[in-house]
Order: sequence, then structure tokens, then C-alpha cells
Amino acid sequence: MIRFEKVTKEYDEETVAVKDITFEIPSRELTVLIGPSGCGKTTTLKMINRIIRPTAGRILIDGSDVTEMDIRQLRRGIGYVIQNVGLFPHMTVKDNIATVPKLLKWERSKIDVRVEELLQLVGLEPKSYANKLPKELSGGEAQRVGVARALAADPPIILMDEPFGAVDPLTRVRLQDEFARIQEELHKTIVFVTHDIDEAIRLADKIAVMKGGRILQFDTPEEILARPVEKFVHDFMGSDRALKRLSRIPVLEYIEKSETIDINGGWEQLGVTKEEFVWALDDSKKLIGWVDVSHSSRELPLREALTEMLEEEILSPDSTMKEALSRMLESGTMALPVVERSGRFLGQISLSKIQELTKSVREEE
Ligand SMILES: Nc1ncnc2c1ncn2[C@@H]1O[C@H](COP(=O)(O)OP(=O)(O)OP(=O)(O)O)[C@@H](O)[C@H]1O
Repeated sequence: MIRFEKVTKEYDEETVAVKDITFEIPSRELTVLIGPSGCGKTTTLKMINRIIRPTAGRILIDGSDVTEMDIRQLRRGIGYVIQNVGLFPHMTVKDNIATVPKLLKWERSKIDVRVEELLQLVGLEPKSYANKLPKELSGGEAQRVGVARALAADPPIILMDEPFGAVDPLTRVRLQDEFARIQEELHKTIVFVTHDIDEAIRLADKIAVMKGGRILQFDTPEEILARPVEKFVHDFMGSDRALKRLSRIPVLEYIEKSETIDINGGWEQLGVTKEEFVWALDDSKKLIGWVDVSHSSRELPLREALTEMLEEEILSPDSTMKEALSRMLESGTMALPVVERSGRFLGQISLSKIQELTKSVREEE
């Protein structure tokens, strides 16, 4: 845990970058510092690895005051990733990643194994990339190498300052997804500075919203989206807060039971039903498609009333409610099926359930 106790940073009399902040950054989670330009995010971050010293207050890592720790030991335990990476231009990718392990005097063979493992982890084929120079990399690739370098000596803490700020929006989303996957595996204590609210919502376990050197709200993205404590936070989260909140909610929590039919049987399975359509399954409960009950003649074989599903109309248990909504809008349907990777049908997500969720956000305002 990283604890800030009444921390202030004054650059000069006029510039108080951070004003008396007290908060706790939990271990093994990703905490985002967000806020407008100049609000003190980078200063807060750099005080953790002592690039900047606080004017007043204390920062404790697992109970130890950072100002009293040996600086080399402190920095060894903290990986650091910045925008535009800061890779050494004359060194290969491999040597860049090996910087800290070399300082720690690891054996050559151990370093080689680690570099290869890290390149794999960040999605770069070691054979093709290990010997490239930074200038031979795209922005996204360079950023991946930056992440690999920060992870090299397996530090428990990683500080990241706008790490994906300099890449195009599509690459940025891909990097965020990959990074989220890496964090799910490694569970580092990460402090991540951004001013991109979508990035914060996508990645954060906790968000600290900053303004004028203070933390206005420190909570989970869900809580900040549902209950912003003041107008600034409300406005900063954007007018589409309800939609953003949906992007944090997995469909798994809201799957509804719905009527199904065995496609190998006949119409008699249905009996009297209020449903306009039902999901059609095969013998092993795999989803085959759907059957239009209200417009099909029960004189014809059941299979003739079957409509097969398109891949993009099927949700997986880890899809979000926002994905469910956008797919419903694209396909013009009021409900979509949720199917496990194995093909097993779990139930459905309906538009009315999504409306209930967004309505509850509005009512809380
Ligand atoms: N070395 C410095 N000397 C004087 N003032 C500084 C220094 N570094 C930052 N500041 C000032 O401190 C305040 C906070 O800066 P900081 O870089 O922490 O903000 P930030 O939220 O990270 O901003 P941005 O999103 O623009 O990077 C700003 O007013 C900035 O101008």
C-alpha cells in the first residue's frame, strides 16, 4: 500500500502543485490519477519514486517513509513508464529491457530468459524484435517495450505517466486491452496518470479525480460514475455517464432466464406462450438460433422457422452491458443471447434490463 499523509508540494509561493492530500493507494490494484492539465497528477506520481520531494507530509510504502529509504533500493522496487517511452536510442530492444537486470548483475542466461518472456508478455515476437533499435519500432511497439522494461526486474509497484498518450486512438485501445490482460495476470500495484476518462474507466480499480492540487473524489469507477460528489466531477465524467457506467458492468450479473426450444423436437414443446420468439438449442444445449413464434405457422416444421444467429449478435459472459446495448442497436433486436465459449447457452440480456440500469443512474442524480 502507498499512503499519502498530508502531502503538499510547493514549487514556489505561487505554484502549490499538490495541496495537503491524504489517501491510500491499495496494493495489487490499478489506481488512476485523473484531472485537467496542471492539477498535480504528475507531481503526485513523481513524489512516489522521489523524482520530486514533497514540501510537507509523508509518503509511506508498506509503512516505510520514501524519503528515508535508500534511493536505489526504492527505485528498484518501482517500474516507471512515461509517454514517448524514453527508450535508449542506441540500444537494442533486448538491451533496453535488460537495463535494470544488468544493473542488478543478473546472470546473462537469466536475463535472456527474462527478456524473451517479457517480449512474449507484451505481444512482441522475441525473434523479430529483440535486436531491433527503437527507431525501427512503431509508436505502439515502442510503448510495449517501455512496459516490458518497467516490468523487467519484477518490481511490485509500477508508475505510469500517460503511457499510451502518444499513440493513435486505435492502437491506444489495443494497448489498453493488452495491458489490462497483463495486469490481470501480474496484479502489480500500479499508479497510472491520464487525462483520458475512457482510459481511466477501462483500466482503473480506483480513480482519484484531482483538481487544483487536491483530490476531489477517490473511489471505484462505478461509484464515481453513479455518485459524483460535486459538479466538477459530474461534468468531468461527461454527459454520457450512464453509458460509461454500462461499460463497467459485465453481462454475467444480469443474465435473464428465457424460453428455449429444442430444434430437433416439434412445436408441441412450446404450448401456450406469451413470447414472440424463443431461442433454439440443439441436443447439447448449444445455441443454434431463434424461432419467431408469433409470425410462424405451426403447421410447418420447426426448423423452417429458425433464424441462425450472426456471430456479432452473440454475447459472451465477459461482454459488458455497453457492448450488449451497442449490438442491440446495430442488430435492431430487443434481446441478445449469452453463450459460453463452449457454445452452451446461458440466457439472455434484454433491452429493458439495460433501461432499468440507466434509469437507476438518472434517479440517483
Ligand atoms: N518543476 C516545476 N517548477 C515549477 N512549477 C511546476 C514544475 N512542475 C510542475 N509545475 C506546476 O505545478 C502544477 C502541477 O503540475 P503537474 O505536472 O503535476 O500537473 P499535471 O496534472 O500532471 O498536468 P498535465 O496533465 O498537463 O501533465 C502546474 O501548475 C505546473 O505548472
